[in-house]
Amino acid sequence: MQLQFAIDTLSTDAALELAAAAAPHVDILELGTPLIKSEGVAAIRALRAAHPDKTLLADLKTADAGELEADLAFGAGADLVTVLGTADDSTIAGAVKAAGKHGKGVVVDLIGVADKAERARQAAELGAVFSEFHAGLDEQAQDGYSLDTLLSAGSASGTDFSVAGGVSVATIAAVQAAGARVAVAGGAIYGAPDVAAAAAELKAAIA
Ligand SMILES: O=C(CO)[C@H](O)[C@H](O)COP(=O)(O)O
Repeated sequence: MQLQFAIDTLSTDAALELAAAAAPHVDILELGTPLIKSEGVAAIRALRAAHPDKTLLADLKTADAGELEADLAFGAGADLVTVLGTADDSTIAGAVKAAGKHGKGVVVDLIGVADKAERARQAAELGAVFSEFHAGLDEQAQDGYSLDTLLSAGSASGTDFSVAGGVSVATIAAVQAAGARVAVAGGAIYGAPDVAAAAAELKAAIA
């Protein structure tokens, strides 16, 4: 299983600092949605220049104009972009078309989707490389939130999937056991006093 670091910060400088510390321990560097909204695709160019050989995921969470938005991010150096599972099929297909043009890939983010397993199967048919079984920061803050629902839905989907929703050193082994292709961790890494050590600890837990 791969480890993806969600860099949810607001400035490119802070993102570069976090990426430099965590990169040796993670497989995918994710430019978080707030970073891209704050700094635009220039942040993708900056991360690409600093990490020429690393897989970069731009968490665009595209809801419309899939081909146009994906094309922008791939042109700036992203390897993967996210499109919302709640978007129309044509939006996912448009992003997949742009990915084909650049030799890159699309991840479908299932945040807010009721039947995540079924939408993941549809996303795979539309050409997504995998789907992200995701509970966002707002959902995580609700009483009774548990990662387990995401893990069972991912396993039941029969698709390639990632998991995001407060993944930590306490839960990452369960993510791996559920059969995920990628575990996504944001706060568990960028919120730690020692970013490099936190990333290394997560990686060691799935080695
Ligand atoms: O996309 C996101 C929020 O919409 C986050 O990047 C994702 O949830 C991972 O961060 P964390 O591990 O802190 O939940």
